[in-house]
Amino acid sequence: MNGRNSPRVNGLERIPRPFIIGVAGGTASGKSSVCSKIMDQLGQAGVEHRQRQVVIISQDAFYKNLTPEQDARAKRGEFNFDHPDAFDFEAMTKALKDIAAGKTVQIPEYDYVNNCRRDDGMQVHPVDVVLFEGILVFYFKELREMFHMKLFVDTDPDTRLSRRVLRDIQERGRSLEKILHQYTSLVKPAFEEFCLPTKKYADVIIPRGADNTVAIDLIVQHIQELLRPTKGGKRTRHNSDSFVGRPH
Ligand SMILES: Nc1ncnc2c1ncn2[C@@H]1O[C@H](COP(=O)(O)OP(=O)(O)O)[C@@H](O)[C@H]1O
Ligand SMILES: O=c1ccn([C@@H]2O[C@H](COP(=O)(O)O)[C@@H](O)[C@H]2O)c(=O)[nH]1
Repeated sequence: MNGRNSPRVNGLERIPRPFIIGVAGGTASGKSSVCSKIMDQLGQAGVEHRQRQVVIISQDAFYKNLTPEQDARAKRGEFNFDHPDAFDFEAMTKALKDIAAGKTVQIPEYDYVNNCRRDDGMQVHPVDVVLFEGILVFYFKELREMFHMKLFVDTDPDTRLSRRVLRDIQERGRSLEKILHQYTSLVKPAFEEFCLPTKKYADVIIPRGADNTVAIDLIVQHIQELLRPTKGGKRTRHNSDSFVGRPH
């Protein structure tokens, strides 16, 4: 656990709100699926969107806009979306800083079919827990240091490739040929150069992603324990307590 941003009160760490969790891992490792499971298990399934106390933000919302020449390359599967330079680091850091400061923030939505940000997006209101997921969320030092917990989803590369092929054909409008060309020439080398080395920053490594229910249960228990309401500066330990949706 990274306690750098958590001053101690009465011998206990004061737990920051929002509690910001970084979730890294290779493409199609299951980052989004793990985040959804954590969100569900924190009691947020079925809660109306605007009332939720847990939010999932994707790093992909912060891809830079492409020039016409880059866009043409992207359509041929020849633009490197897996290189750190593809992301708008300043916008990403500012958004997370504003969220950490309790501001309401507009997060763009990314359109994978057209390789660009969409006009619509989501408003993130003050919440208890932020799950910030993406292939390179641990790569940028300033961003990495804003996370109170860091998870790395570690799924076998063959499994990831087969899931990516299916997903990109079904959801992202790609052809098998272009997916494989992009994967072998850009995605895989960038994973090895930029993403995999960031695994060392993780507090918890989750083998097999969303299939690893034991790891997810333990992480959820830990978050619930950390975020239980305080009494007189001391955290209470009632098993039935749940933190989400409570005024604080
Ligand atoms: N445990 C799993 N078993 C089967 N399919 C999965 C599993 N986890 C994820 N997937 C599928 O693989 C694809 C990528 O998963 P996702 O969670 O979006 O990964 P990431 O966010 O890391 O790209 C999605 O189509 C998802 O439905
Ligand atoms: O326009 C785009 C933007 C991104 N990609 C690929 O997406 C993955 C990151 O998303 P995951 O959900 O983590 O898989 C990255 O590997 C990019 O190559 C894209 O192909 N086109």
